[in-house]
Amino acid sequence: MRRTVAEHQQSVEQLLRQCFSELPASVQNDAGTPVRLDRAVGRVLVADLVAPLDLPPFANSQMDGYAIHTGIEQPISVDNGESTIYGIAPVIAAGAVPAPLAPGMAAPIMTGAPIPAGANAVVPIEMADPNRFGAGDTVRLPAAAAGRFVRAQGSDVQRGSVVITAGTVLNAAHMGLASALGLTELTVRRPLRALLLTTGDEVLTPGDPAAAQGLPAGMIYDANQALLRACLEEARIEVLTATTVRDDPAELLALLAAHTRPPANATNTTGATEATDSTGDADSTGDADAGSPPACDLIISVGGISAGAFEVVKQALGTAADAAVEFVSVSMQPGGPQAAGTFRGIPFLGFPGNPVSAFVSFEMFLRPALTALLGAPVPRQRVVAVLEHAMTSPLGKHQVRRGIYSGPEFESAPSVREVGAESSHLLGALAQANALIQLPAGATELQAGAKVEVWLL
Ligand SMILES: Nc1nc2c(c(=O)[nH]1)N[C@H]1C(S)=C(S)[C@@H](COP(=O)(O)OP(=O)(O)OC[C@H]3O[C@@H](n4cnc5c(N)ncnc54)[C@H](O)[C@@H]3O)O[C@H]1N2
Ligand code: MOO
Repeated sequence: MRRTVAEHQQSVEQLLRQCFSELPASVQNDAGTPVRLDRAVGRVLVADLVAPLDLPPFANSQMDGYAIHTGIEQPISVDNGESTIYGIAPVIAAGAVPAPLAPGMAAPIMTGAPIPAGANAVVPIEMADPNRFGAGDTVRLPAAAAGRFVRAQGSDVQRGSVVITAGTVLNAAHMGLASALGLTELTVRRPLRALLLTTGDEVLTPGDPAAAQGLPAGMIYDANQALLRACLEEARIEVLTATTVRDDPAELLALLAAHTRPPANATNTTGATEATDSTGDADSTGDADAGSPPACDLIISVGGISAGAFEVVKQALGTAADAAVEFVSVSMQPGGPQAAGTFRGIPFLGFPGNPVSAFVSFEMFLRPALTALLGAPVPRQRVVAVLEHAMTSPLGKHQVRRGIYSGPEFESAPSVREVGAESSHLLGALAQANALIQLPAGATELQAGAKVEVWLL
């Protein structure tokens, strides 16, 4: 079966939508699990977060200076309407509970310290005469508008307001905000759990004793397991197991069976809560059904799906009773051969084995589907850039070329240039790229200066 990129994107999203909604404790309807703030970055907030207090919680000073009350007659002296001499009240440090400010007095106040009752403005120390603390019994200060350098209670966040909306992918600023609001935990969706299978008799994991004397003839070191694990983990998918399978369909089926459960038992396979480990950390290690193989929500295989004599994924899943997997050809390069379907009701995606093809498959199909369904990971930024050189692309294929993007500088437009070439084994070039250049199926000849869509990595 032949598909366009858009058709396969829709098909993958639909597959995941259906499988996830059929899970007993649906990934999409997950009520969420509280996790400590230091574990929450990159996770998805389940429900709107309502501020339990105002920020700032009390009016405080924005500057080191003097707290005064403007606008009332000052008893000591107003010499020319532009400055006033005040008596000096006790110093107010951050963390103090200040006494009310008496009329005619100025209180030395530090940044963040509470504004005393009776004060309504702060004059920075640099504007005072003398311009250092502790230098006299009185101080001359210029006129200040009411409210100047006062951070009013609730001026940042108001108690009862929604500060982070449900579905937000949590970032560092959210952690700071939650902590400032006095929270120790946030309730987030449980992560998806994936089984990652890379394939090939020729593939050796670095460190394998078989390579103790150097890489044996005909063998290569694994790239895909490390690459896809990083893609998945960056998308906050927990990789339950990652393993390389020989080109042996029976071995692959046994592995899949060992990591999944027959559909009849599926009611126990999901909805695990995040257990608290021995360090007291809420983490995603729990499983509802101890003693059973851990439930996975997603199976990703890499390699073994094209036209060779030893296509282990195709041979194993093309006919297996527990599998319903389609092998399709997408009009895209790299990433043309694709597999999608289910194994024991669990969504199964088979990516092609060339490393760049596997990476592009993740970026084009799995990552956008996860974002659409779960709100995370954050989508790739898509921008228009000017090509720095001419490019050609085969008719009828959507090409995803690797590029180096240069953002707009001063008057110049954002631009992109290709790194490497179109072949999908060019991992070195992928490692230099910071962008994917999207050349649609109809774009065969592009001149330097042409505008192209670029996804920033
Ligand atoms: N006659 C045809 N041959 C091929 C076609 C085709 O349509 N007709 N498609 C080509 C395209 S496009 C791709 S992409 C690959 C996809 O093949 P598979 O998914 O079956 O992948 P493999 O054959 O297993 O491997 C392809 C390539 O990648 C290397 N590889 C595999 N695993 C790893 C790994 N873990 N780390 C590093 N490199 C890996 C493998 O050694 C092969 O060189 O098929 C084309 N052929
Ligand atoms: O389409 Mo394959 O995925 O080029 O290299």
